[in-house]
Amino acid sequence: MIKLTNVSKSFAQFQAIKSVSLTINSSEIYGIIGASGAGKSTLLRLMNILDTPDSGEVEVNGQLLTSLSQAELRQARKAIGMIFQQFNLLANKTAYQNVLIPLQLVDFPRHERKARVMECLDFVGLGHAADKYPAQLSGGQKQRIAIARALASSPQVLLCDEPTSSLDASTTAEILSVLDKINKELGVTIVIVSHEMEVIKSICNRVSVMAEGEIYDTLAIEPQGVQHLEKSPQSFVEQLKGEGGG
Ligand SMILES: Nc1ncnc2c1ncn2[C@@H]1O[C@H](COP(=O)(O)OP(=O)(O)OP(=O)(O)O)[C@@H](O)[C@H]1O
Repeated sequence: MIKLTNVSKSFAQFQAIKSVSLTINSSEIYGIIGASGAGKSTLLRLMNILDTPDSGEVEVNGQLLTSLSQAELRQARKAIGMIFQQFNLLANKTAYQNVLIPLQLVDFPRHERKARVMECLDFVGLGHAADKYPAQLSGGQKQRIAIARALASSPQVLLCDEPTSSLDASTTAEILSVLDKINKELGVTIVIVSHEMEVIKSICNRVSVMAEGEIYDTLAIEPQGVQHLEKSPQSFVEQLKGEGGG
């Protein structure tokens, strides 16, 4: 589904990615973990050519992205959704309008747009928030809107760059559940970059560990499942008492 062959990327004199090769299979949830600066985000951005590799090949869904013209690349990117740590929603657009944008860009049939937007918002459990602006939503809700937007054009791959790193533990669990559902129910291949071990262990079935621009190791793991945390005030009090040894 995603195949990188000897891909390298430098920023000025600094080689951020050093001849990396990897294959991600269809319908996997694939994790990329490593210390800050290891090159995780850069590697992810090479998968949809948001960063252009200096050398090597990037193939997604049978298409060699590194050999496409700009117009062909725009077309190929319809099959690749992406979400970010900071959500990247347009602040002056409602949730509905944010999800509508990719449908306008891909010339989705006009009379089907409304139903598609609502289908995506309902899928992430936020149909009722269609008219809200990002500033009126919590971090977890903003990320779910961003996921709905990424899903709108029915991608085959969803690239997730630190999708839960701005969120608390309980909201992280909600987002991981949504990502797992996208994989299981829609068959979307998911790649998650994270520095959080718990995130990677919960839903990924294969993981690459990165260090200094290279893949240090790749392991198959059994996903442990999403740990849903209590977020009632009483549970916070109890955890504080427990951890205080009282
Ligand atoms: N656009 C850029 N210009 C210059 N240097 C960059 C750029 N993007 C990344 N880098 C450098 O490349 C290296 C890898 O960055 P990258 O963001 O991929 O690491 P990371 O593993 O995702 O780390 P973090 O978790 O801190 O984001 C870093 O040293 C970073 O400073």
